[in-house]
Amino acid sequence: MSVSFLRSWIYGSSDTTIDGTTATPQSTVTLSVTNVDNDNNDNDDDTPPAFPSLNSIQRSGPSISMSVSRSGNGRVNKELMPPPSGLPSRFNNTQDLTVPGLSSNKLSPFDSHSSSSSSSNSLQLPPSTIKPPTLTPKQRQKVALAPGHSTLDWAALKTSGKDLRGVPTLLRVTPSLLKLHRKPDDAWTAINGKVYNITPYLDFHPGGVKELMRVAGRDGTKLFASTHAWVNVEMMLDECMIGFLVPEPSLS
Ligand code: HEM
Repeated sequence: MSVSFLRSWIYGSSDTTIDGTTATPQSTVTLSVTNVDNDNNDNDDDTPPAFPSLNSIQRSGPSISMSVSRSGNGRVNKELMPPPSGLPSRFNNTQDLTVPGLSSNKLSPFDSHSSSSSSSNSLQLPPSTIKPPTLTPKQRQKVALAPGHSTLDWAALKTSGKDLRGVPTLLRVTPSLLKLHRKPDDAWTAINGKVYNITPYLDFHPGGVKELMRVAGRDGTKLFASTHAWVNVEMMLDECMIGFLVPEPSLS
């Protein structure tokens, strides 16, 4: 589908369809609402939440920093590279690493490090799985998705054939129309020009209902992108898409 076709479809400047024939008038619906406060700035708080959440278990893990030095020719300078953070204890004895024919028992300058770093063995289970979390679930207030609301459950619901849009056909949605849909049981948002019914997804959102509701009834592109631009919203919400965001019709 060409970009010019999409543009003409959204803005209604042409009646030509993708195959060059005349468009069917019923194929799209433009809805706009009068007597609605057009000031869309109230509640438009685009301050991104902490990510990971302030209480996320990811924050309680150890921080790891690594530096690799390179010589002028761009090659990695192995002499200055940090040693691996640890080797299994059976390798700590350098005798085990003796290679017949080598004059020294040590294979490299790194071997001397390996015995002293057994406590931070890189092949050990990560601390998060061997130590209980330091914060209780209540303190962390991590968003707990209800059973049956995992990402996989969402994928299953999307492919179940259930109607997640709530509209019979794709709509051209003006900001004033969008603004009418900002309650949890009837929530729409626009991201990157596409309008989605987010009500079915609310309970599946890993960041929680409250955060997702911040974009209900308005263009959420900015907040979404500043929170987690890597999330593929087009894929996550494809079955919830209800149309395109269009400007208010001009009064002249
Ligand atoms: C509108 C469509 C949205 C979709 C499809 C969506 C989807 C997702 C997904 C898939 C994750 C997990 C990401 C990961 O683990 O890397 C996530 C996490 C998160 N989302 Fe969203 N999100 C949306 C909107 C928002 C908005 C508007 C906010 C905030 C205002 C938000 C706040 C968060 C937060 C805080 C997390 C992290 C939760 C944690 O640390 O465990 N999301 N979202």
